[in-house]
Amino acid sequence: MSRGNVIYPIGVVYLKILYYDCFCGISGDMNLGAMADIGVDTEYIKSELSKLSISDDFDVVFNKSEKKGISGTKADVVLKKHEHPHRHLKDVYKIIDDSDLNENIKKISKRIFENIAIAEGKVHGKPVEKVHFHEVGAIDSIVDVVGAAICYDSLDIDGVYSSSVQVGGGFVNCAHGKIPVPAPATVELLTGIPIKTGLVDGESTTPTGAAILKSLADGFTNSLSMDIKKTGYGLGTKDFDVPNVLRVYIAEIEDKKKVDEIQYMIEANIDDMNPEHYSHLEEKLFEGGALDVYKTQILMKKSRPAVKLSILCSEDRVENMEEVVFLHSTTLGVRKYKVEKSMLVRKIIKLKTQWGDVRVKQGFYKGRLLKQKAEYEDCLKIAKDNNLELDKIYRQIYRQL
Ligand SMILES: O=C([S-])c1cc(C(=O)S)c[n+]([C@@H]2O[C@H](COP(=O)(O)O)[C@@H](O)[C@H]2O)c1
Ligand code: NI
Repeated sequence: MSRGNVIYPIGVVYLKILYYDCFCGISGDMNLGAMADIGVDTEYIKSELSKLSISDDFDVVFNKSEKKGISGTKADVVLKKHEHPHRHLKDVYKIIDDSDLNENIKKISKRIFENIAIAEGKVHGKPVEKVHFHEVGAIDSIVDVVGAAICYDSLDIDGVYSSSVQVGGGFVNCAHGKIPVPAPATVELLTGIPIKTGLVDGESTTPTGAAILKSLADGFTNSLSMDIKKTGYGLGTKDFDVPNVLRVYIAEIEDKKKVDEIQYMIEANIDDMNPEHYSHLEEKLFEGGALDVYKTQILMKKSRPAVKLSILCSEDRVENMEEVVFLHSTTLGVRKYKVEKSMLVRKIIKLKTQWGDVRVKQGFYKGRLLKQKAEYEDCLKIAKDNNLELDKIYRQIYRQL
């Protein structure tokens, strides 16, 4: 197969990704600028942001400019009134929840703010609900965070990856006074993420930028084999010796997901549990990472009717699954064994229908599309919202595929 000048081997599935090259760090406004620069429509970003109840208090402006000869987009949140924000996480959640933004944008925005609150809570020794946002709960941060979610949602990508993150050095002045760089909240947010320090004397990565990466990135690597399709540069505010820009790519990578893998089957025969408790147990197992949970009716010794509980999970979840079973069921022991699984390479696409988007799961065998299945939950929602028979929705989708 050939696309442009590139020869693609038959039988390989490609994923569209967003890659963050944070050689000079990341902040909320650099991210917004980079997203606009890579092609997210700025009018769309503004119209989505206008759905926030605080939208009368700010304007967002995007300007083409340059840093050290690299041209890119500078995003600025212009405040229309002075504010002294003293918001808690619930106040920020309310602003997000009260808007008409789509559920995915709300979910991502809240995930980013939750990560900021967890980090702030750790630094200031407070539970998440008691965290008092200062700068990071201000209008410009809300715009940066919700803006990041709006752009991510609109890009329609399969994953997000990032390079190691340059955090800078020295000290910075903020509501807490003079604090070291990286700021304590940034350090918490980037724990477990590869960082680099000291390229510049200043704060090249802010808590908001770090929270965006932590919440969106599926992985961090400086050596990714990718085929770049588009590049964008988001400009920072300060001037350093190096270009203070965030570089982003839309790229394609080979889907390296293992087709065949080893998983674990955990089983327990249970003859003494209140049947009402199974749904709670199942919920806990799925929350803990179970890939599948099912029950089989069995007859045990002394002719006791019983249930064989079967849980399929990856190796790293085995201990977790056992803990859930011991805490939430009556069993005194479990059996476990390795199982070999063969799976089709799967990809989820969004299909546009007359009623809205429907997710369709595709299965590939040796690169050939073998199966396509519309997501039941999406079809059910359309059927309910439009008072239509479920089967009609399925028929229409399969006509389009
Ligand atoms: O607002 C608060 S509580 C705050 C906490 C911290 C900690 O590290 S704790 C740091 N800061 C600094 O405020 C500015 C703004 O950050 P944004 O992410 O909103 O751009 C930045 O210099 C932070 O280091 C604020
Ligand atoms: Ni703080």
